[in-house]
Amino acid sequence: MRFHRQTISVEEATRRLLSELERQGEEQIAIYEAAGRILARDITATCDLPPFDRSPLDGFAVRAADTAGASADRPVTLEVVETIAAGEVPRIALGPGKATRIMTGAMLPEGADAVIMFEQTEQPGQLAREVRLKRSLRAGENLSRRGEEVPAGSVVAKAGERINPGTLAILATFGYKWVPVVKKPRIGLLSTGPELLGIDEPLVPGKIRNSNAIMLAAMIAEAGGIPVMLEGLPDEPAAAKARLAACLEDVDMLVTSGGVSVGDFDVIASLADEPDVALLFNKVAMRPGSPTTALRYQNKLICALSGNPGACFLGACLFLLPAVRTLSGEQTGASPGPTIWATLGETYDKPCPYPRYLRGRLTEEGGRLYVWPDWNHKAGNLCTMSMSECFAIIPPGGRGKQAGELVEVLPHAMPSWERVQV
Ligand SMILES: Nc1nc2c(c(=O)[nH]1)N[C@H]1C(S)=C(S)[C@@H](COP(=O)(O)OP(=O)(O)OC[C@H]3O[C@@H](n4cnc5c(N)ncnc54)[C@H](O)[C@@H]3O)O[C@H]1N2
Ligand code: MOO
Ligand SMILES: [Mg+2]
Repeated sequence: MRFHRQTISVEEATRRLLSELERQGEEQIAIYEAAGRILARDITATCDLPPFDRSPLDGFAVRAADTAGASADRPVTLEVVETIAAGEVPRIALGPGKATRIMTGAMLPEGADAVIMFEQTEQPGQLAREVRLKRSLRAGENLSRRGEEVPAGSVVAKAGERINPGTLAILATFGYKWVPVVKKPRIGLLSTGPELLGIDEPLVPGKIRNSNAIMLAAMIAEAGGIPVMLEGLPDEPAAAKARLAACLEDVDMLVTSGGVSVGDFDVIASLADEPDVALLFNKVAMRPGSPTTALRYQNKLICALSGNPGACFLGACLFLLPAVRTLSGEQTGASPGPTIWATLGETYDKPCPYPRYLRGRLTEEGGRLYVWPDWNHKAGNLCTMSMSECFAIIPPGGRGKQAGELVEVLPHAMPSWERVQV
């Protein structure tokens, strides 16, 4: 299994991986903690919105019929019967020839069917028993009718939506102090390789500091999971397997980095031959990261990413994040994100038997979107990762792509995706 691997497409690998996963259960949390969480149920409007007929302006509530023929030259005079601030309930129903001084958001008095703004009356600043209107109104003009935005009972946010500031406003409007959300999945993180040092350890010959773990932890947290840092995977296969089994007990899914290729000490790769471990895949048609692997063990998923930082990052974008979002119940979870098309800024002519995902940046010029791949395309290259906002996907085959050709692009960083959508 280690050397003879069956290559499958990114799409097939994603399908195999996600079909292993189910949404987590739900919990109730206070609205103050809910930003960024995933709704576990549809949210319905608990009242009409607006909940009462109200004025959208500071002005006078009137009966439109009384205003017929009013103009600046021939204003119509109405008697002002009361003043209503937002939050008050009007006491007096409007009869013919009457008006109510009313503020924005205040409840309309019975009988009123139009509102005129202060500026369209004479002496708008003056509190008086009478008001002179400088124009006529149609029935229904300048009113917010009860339920016109949302009738009670309608679905205002759907299960699977990520709660954003707008969702919080909806939840608050309808009185949801407690919000049903999907429990965050706990994602265990294990790095493999005796060459790895902790961040604060001094460098010694042959060793490097572990950069994948903290990168993956941040990606997991951003996708809505709880990263659980685990340590100590031995490189002896039986001991490694026992350690994995222990780690799996405490998490909903495990992510590893490194050890998936064909090296003598690539300990994750050796698991594929174990009778009680199910191999989902161990070779994906993509560069970098073709040895990316997924296994099911102890009824849990192990998403085994390549150790090379660039390959690890791509594998996380393509497989880990959709997996975390699927566990979190996020509606859009199953895909790494929508792709767009952009013009390649510079030629990339290195042939590759698999689609090649080049990290890059996007620019816009004259209404056209350009993608600029990184200057160094080695899989292990990590220093341009922080500046990358997308992957340009170079299709497999002979000649790569020339500058000026259209290529498919997978944005992976939110800011750029928001930017290119406008
Ligand atoms: N004979 C072959 N050798 C390799 C092949 C192949 O097909 N035949 N594939 C190459 C490709 S492509 C990749 S990608 C790597 C995959 O390697 P592994 O996933 O097994 O990862 P490691 O061997 O553990 O490490 C690779 C590289 O990355 C560094 N690394 C590992 N973990 C971390 C970490 N947490 N933080 C930072 N850097 C890390 C590690 O030191 C190595 O330099 O295999 C090729 N070989
Ligand atoms: O798959 Mo590897 O990351 O190309 O070097
Ligand atoms: Mg290796």
